[in-house]
Amino acid sequence: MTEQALTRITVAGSAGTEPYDVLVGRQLLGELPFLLGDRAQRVAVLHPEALAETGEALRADLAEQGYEAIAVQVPNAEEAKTAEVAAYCWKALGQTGFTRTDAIVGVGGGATTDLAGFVAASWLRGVRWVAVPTTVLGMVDAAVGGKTGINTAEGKNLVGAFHPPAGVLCDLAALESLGTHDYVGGLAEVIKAGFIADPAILELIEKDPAAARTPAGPHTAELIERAIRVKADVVSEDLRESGRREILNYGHTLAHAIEKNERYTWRHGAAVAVGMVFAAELGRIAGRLDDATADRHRALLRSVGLPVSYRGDQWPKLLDTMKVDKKSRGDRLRFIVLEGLARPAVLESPDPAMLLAAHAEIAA
Ligand SMILES: NC(=O)c1ccc[n+]([C@@H]2O[C@H](COP(=O)([O-])OP(=O)(O)OC[C@H]3O[C@@H](n4cnc5c(N)ncnc54)[C@H](O)[C@@H]3O)[C@@H](O)[C@H]2O)c1
Ligand SMILES: O=C(O)C(=O)C[C@@H](O)[C@H](O)[C@H](O)COP(=O)(O)O
Ligand SMILES: [Zn+2]
Repeated sequence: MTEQALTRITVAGSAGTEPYDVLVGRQLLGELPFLLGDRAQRVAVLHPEALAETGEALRADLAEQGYEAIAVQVPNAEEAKTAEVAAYCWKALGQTGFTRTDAIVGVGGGATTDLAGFVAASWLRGVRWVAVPTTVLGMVDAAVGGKTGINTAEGKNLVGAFHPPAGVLCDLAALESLGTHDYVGGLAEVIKAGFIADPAILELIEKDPAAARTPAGPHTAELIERAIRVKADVVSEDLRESGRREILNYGHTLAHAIEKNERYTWRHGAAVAVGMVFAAELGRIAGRLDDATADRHRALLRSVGLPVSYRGDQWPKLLDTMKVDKKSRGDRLRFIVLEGLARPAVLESPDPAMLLAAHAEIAA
């Protein structure tokens, strides 16, 4: 029998939190009891509707191992990131008698792990949790780094907590059931990691964009691992986003406004793709970024099938929403831009005319 390759990427403890590992490979669920800790008696498996079978199989497996295990099904995608769904989960924990030594497992895409982490952060002011991401985006970004949260009517991720998981299990086999649209959406965050920190990612995708669109591509594991390393490196240094972590928000100021404007019918990754083109244009217009690197954004994102434009008649609404972005300080809008490949920087209070000009470049 050939041994399955297993990659272990450690996220260092920061701001008083424990270090933890992100495992990338196949058939990793054997690691779960170790990650749940030796004091957990009850385990809640939070999963989306789309993964009802996976959630139930995981629950049954944990029950066989002696845990009092419950499966808590939540809506698919962004519909799960609401106060109502969080309250539904708290009720399930309360009715099962969850104590501070019990644990939560979030299995699903980024929306599910954001919710599961938030429920873990808020229940009894914080219980242990393990992330089992099942989308590219979840593996390379959402499940790593301890940003957990839900949306409110006013915007994306406005309520949440920094609450790192005890471990992250990325089983590459899970990606085989993911639709192309969702698979490709995750590539936006992979490409983001390439532009802000690891240009080798961009070269791997440029070599064969069609192959990058499927889990069977020759570089799938390498792309995922490289993007995880970028994220792990940044959050190891700055868990609470008091500085360097802001670079992970590249493209997100506009992206979150588009998601809200579309009532979350756009996937996060698609919005981030448009947001990165906007940020690249803003960098170019501000005299910070060279033409070739700015143009490379559009070419690369387009080559894998991600959107690079958005309807042009929504600018006033988008601008209004961007004002509540977490990087804003008072009335000052702040954007992450590039000053070259892998050279992210903050652009403070850009002139409204610059914003409008960058918007014109993405307006459909
Ligand atoms: N916390 C963070 O640091 C962070 C980072 C990036 C993104 N996010 C958040 O992640 C979310 C986006 O995550 P996403 O792109 O994974 O989307 P998602 O969680 O909305 O999942 C997309 C769809 O795929 C389904 N699905 C998940 N895994 C599947 C599988 N293996 N097979 C078939 N269907 C599957 C889901 O149920 C959902 O319907 C956004 O809410 C975004 O804000 C958070
Ligand atoms: O981990 C981070 O920090 C990021 O900014 C990663 C982003 O990809 C992610 O979408 C995150 O949820 C955005 O956070 P927010 O603080 O802007 O809501
Ligand atoms: Zn993101």
